[in-house]
Order: sequence, then structure tokens, then C-alpha cells
Amino acid sequence: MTDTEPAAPVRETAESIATMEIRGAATIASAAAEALAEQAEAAAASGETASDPAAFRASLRAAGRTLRETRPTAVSLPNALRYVLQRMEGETVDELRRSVVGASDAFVRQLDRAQEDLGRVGANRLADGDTVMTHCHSTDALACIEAAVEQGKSISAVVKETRPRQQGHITAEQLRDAGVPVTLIVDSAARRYLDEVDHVVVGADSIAADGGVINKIGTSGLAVNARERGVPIMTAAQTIKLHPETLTGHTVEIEMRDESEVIDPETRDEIGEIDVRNPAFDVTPPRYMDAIVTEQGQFPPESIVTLMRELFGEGAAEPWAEP
Ligand SMILES: O=C(COP(=O)(O)O)[C@H](O)[C@H](O)COP(=O)(O)O
Repeated sequence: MTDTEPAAPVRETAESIATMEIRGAATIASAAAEALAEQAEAAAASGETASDPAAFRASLRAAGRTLRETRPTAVSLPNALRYVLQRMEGETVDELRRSVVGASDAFVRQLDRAQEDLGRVGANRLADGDTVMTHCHSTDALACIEAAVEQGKSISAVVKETRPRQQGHITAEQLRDAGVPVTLIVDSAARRYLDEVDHVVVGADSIAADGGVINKIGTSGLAVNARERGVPIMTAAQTIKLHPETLTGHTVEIEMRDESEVIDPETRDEIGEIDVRNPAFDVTPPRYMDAIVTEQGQFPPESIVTLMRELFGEGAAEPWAEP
């Protein structure tokens, strides 16, 4: 490891996020914060970074950049890096190390608490006997359903498979473990089953200042169908999903993933010359979303900008950048 090259745990975390072994916005955020703490421990233990506070700071910023580059859409990742790196302070390497490890621990604890609080808010929207429809696998969305079950409500679920990566299987398993009866459907059956559903509950990778919800590809089509069927749809999203750069007019980058996730190379060759596209996320306009449920309460999508200004001011710092 050179002094600017991130330590092995950071490289391994970055690789696991890129390959989606670690996935889902909240899980990515805690993994990134924990990787910075590991970088701090490694940097304080050997090489120039162990004796030179400036080199230590530079190595943490470099680790931040490596993690930042893994997946572009989930804003919880840069928000986690912001939280930890903005709290890096001290004159000596040991002080710097302690500040990073402390901030990382506080961030992860805060994330867990926020998810619990958000779960209780979302659960209040669900009634005893309700059937919910889910898309992809969102720990924030599951927190709402699980909290409703803990409140003694009987909830069942229609779980969308979620092509191409089938994260619906993870949702199905976790809901089954929570005692929720599950019906698994392919994505294209969603409109057919909306007639049997009382609520749609999804997560978010980012929320834009205009209330647009960026989540797994297929969320926007589901939202339009739910509106047409008169089924309310909520997004469960902790405030780390609020995208500060959209306050100044930036748009959220939609990750394009490899075509092999959509079609295996052999079948593709058999078909012949075709174009394959694999966008991982889409944007649901605020008019198709009934509520954004956060740990600070529920909001109509159009009013989320007020909370965003309160939490982030007018913009977004980039503490991983070289000064
Ligand atoms: O779209 C996805 C996951 O996409 P991918 O599988 O491509 O990461 C989830 O709905 C959000 O990340 C929210 O998850 P959480 O509520 O756990 O943060």
C-alpha cells in the first residue's frame, strides 16, 4: 500500500459495493462509513501516514474518493463520506484517528436509530389486515412493514421479483422471516395484483429537491399504475437519501449497469446485432408519490425541499476532494 492508496478493507468494500455484494442505499452508507474507520486505523498504524497528520488526512480523502466512485446514484454514500470526513479533526494522527472512528460509529448508530424511527412513522400508515406491494429490497421499506407487524397488525405482501437482479427474493425471505405471508410475482404482473393491494411501499436511493424519488428501475411505472388503480404509494427514505446537490440544480446520475445482467452473452450472440440497455434506477415524479416517510415524520414530496434546506443549507461540500 502506498500512502495515497487506500488500505485493503477500503478496496474490498469498494469492490463489494460495485459488484452489489453490498447493496441497498442504507447498507452501502454504513459500509462506507465503516471502511473509513478501517482506513483510519490502518493509516495510523504504519507508513508516513502514521507520523504525518497531513499524509493521514490525504489518505482518508483518497479512501473517500475510491468509495465515492463505486455507485453513482445512491446519495447516502457521499452523505456518509461527508458526515465522517467533515468531523475529521485534530493536531496529531491519534486525534485524527479517534475523530474518524468516533464519527463513523456515530453515523452507523444514527442510521440504525433513524431506520427504527422511520419504521414507526411508516407503520402508522398501514392498517390491520392490509396487503402491501413491494419493489426491490429496501431496508427502510421493510422497517415500516416490520414495525406494523410489531404493533400487532396483520400484514401480507405481494413482492415484485425486480428484474434483472431479483432483489425481490431477498425481500420475500425477510418478510417470511417476519411472519408476513408473501406472494411473489414477476414485475409485469404488478398492475394485475394492484387490485388486491392496499399500499405500495418502496425505498429510495436519492430524493431530489423537487420531490422526485430515485429508486430501482420500475418504481416509476409501478407508481403510475398504483395512481391509476387508486392505491396509495409511499417512499420510505431516511434523510441521508436527500440529495443536497439537487438544491443547486444538479440532476441525479442514473447508473447504467452491464448488459450481461439483462441477457447472457450466449443468448445475445444467438439473437444477433441488438442494443441492450440496463439502467439501474428511474425517477418517479412527485405527483405520483403520496408520501415520503422519514425519521423526522412524513412529508408530501413537494415539501421535502424545506427539510433539505434545513439539513444541508444551500449546497453540498466535497470533503474527499484534494484541497
Ligand atoms: O433500489 C434499491 C436498491 O437497489 P440496488 O439493489 O441496485 O442497490 C432500494 O430500494 C434502495 O437502495 C433503498 O434501500 P434501503 O432502504 O435499504 O436504503
